[in-house]
Amino acid sequence: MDKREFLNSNQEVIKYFIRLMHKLTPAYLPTLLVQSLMKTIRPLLFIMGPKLIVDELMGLQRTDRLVLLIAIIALGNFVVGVTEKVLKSKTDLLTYKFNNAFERHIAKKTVEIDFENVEDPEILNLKERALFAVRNHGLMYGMVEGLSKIANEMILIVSLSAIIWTFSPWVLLLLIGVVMINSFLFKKIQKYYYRESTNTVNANRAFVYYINQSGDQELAKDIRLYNMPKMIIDKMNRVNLATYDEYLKIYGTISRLDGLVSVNVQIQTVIIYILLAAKAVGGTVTIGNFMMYAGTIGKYSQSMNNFVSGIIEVNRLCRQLELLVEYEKIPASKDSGDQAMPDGNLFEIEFHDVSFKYPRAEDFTLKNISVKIHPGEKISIIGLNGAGKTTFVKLLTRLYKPTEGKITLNGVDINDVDYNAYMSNIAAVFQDYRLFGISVEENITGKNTLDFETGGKNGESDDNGDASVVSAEGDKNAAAAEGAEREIYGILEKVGVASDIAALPNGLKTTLDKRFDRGATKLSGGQAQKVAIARALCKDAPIVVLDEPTAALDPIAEHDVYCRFDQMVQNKTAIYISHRLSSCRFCDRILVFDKGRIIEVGSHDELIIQEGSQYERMFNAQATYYSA
Ligand SMILES: Nc1ncnc2c1ncn2[C@@H]1O[C@H](COP(=O)(O)OP(=O)(O)OP(=O)(O)O)[C@@H](O)[C@H]1O
Repeated sequence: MDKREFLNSNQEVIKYFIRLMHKLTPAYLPTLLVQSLMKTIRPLLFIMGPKLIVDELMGLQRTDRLVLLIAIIALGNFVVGVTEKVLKSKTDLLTYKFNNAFERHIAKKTVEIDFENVEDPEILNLKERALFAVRNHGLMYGMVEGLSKIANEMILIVSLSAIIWTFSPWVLLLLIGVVMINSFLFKKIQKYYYRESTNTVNANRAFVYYINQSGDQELAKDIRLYNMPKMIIDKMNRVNLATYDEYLKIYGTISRLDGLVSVNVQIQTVIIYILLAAKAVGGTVTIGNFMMYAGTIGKYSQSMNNFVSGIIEVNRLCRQLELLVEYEKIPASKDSGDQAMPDGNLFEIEFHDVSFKYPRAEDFTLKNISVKIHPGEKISIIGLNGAGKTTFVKLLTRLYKPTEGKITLNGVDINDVDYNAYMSNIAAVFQDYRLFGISVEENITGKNTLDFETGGKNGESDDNGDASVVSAEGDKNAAAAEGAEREIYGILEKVGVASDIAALPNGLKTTLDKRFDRGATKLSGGQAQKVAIARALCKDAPIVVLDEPTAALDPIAEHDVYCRFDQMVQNKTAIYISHRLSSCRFCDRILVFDKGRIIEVGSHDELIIQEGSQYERMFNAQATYYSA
């Protein structure tokens, strides 16, 4: 990066930072500016005040003048002191608010980025490096401090330089010389800090991964059953050992450079004091001026070092914040496509010679898929493990884009359609679906109906998480809530889990994670799967995708779902992936996948009579167990 590019990128980063601060916590920046102004006033008060008093004591000794001076200094000190304290508690609170708002901002960004980026190691690395700096090095607060430090030290330096000039221009030059040597050392120190964050990023990511795995509820059983704790702790230990040497090297060098900076400052202070003492002894400097110069010179070198370290610090932080700016630029799914949804409630879906390769994969997972799904049709997709069935629906649900070819909805490329509009027209239950540790109702509707820890209260918070906007329209809301509950129970009835949910301690309001709520419950695998199907049906989208929806259901529950399938997806286009081939009987057409291609298409009756077809072989292989 050449110098101009570097400066431009610093400008971009600082602009981003200031805009973000203003957006997330508007009061933060003005409060910090006032605080930094206060920090400038106090040293000037302490340098000029004593000089004026001593001059008066050594000169005319006017009592009224002395009283006035002492009163001004005391009052000034009082006002600055009180204001500083008030501002400090205000900025502490604002820092807390800003940090929380920032975490929400990043969480929002993370859930909005294109799905295919979510598992991209480069993106994960970028995110990790950006967030590591923010969390472990107090990047945001460091930036705030760095910028306000630069501002207030600049004002101070100009005032102090004028005072030193009147003592000796040579002393001013000496001070500037030492500051330049120290800036060089500071720069080196910052480079080592940067090296620390980049060289240890992979190890830190692995460490955090193991911490999360050890506390993961989903893994808790396997960890215990397969004696994994020792292995996990050992892995964490190895990661620590790998980073320990690097930390040792980096921090050893940093402390040596820091020591050199202090030695320079001490040498400079000794030289200046000798000069000052010589002038005082020679009688060319009054006692009042001696005190003022001594104070000014001490403060000057401190301010200069602060100023330079502020600039270097902000530069360093800009390099790290740059990662965050880059992360923010990763495309968000919600921004893709700007066309309206095609008219109507039922759509014709068509795959036009679609081929697909997972990001960074070498081989195609889907090859030349061409198929038309008619409005309202019920399609069953079958095939061996790894044939590409789930990938097919991942493309339809816009988690990935086709590498070649396109998918259309009534002739319109689905990736040109407004993302949110498209997503509200498609509902899917994947094999690896998850329910959140929130209430059953919230899981199904995707709407916030319980406040944290208060339970049972309707409320929505604004984007900044500031206020809980609790609706005042009591009765009307209660009636609406009752209606919504009835509707949800209707859907739960369809999937055969209504009575189980009604029997929970708080019915629909029961939460599904005991970490936050002792009254929480854990649903069985089958109950959870039914709730996941209910979530998809509640969306009332015209296209429904069910990927292995009965895998966790007992035979009776599975039979129940089969019997109610028509009722569940009435007036919808449905795609049903299953290894239980009896499910193919209630679908209009079957697509048989093999090694990324569609090899057979037809109804059950058509395919079963094709002797030697994949479908016939699979169906009969499964049927033998039932007919024995
Ligand atoms: N995120 C991914 N990144 C890279 N490859 C993937 C990814 N997801 C799936 N694959 C690969 O794509 C191929 C097809 O997987 P897919 O899940 O679509 O198969 P499937 O037919 O649904 O299998 P199953 O019956 O086992 O569920 C597999 O070889 C799999 O390893």
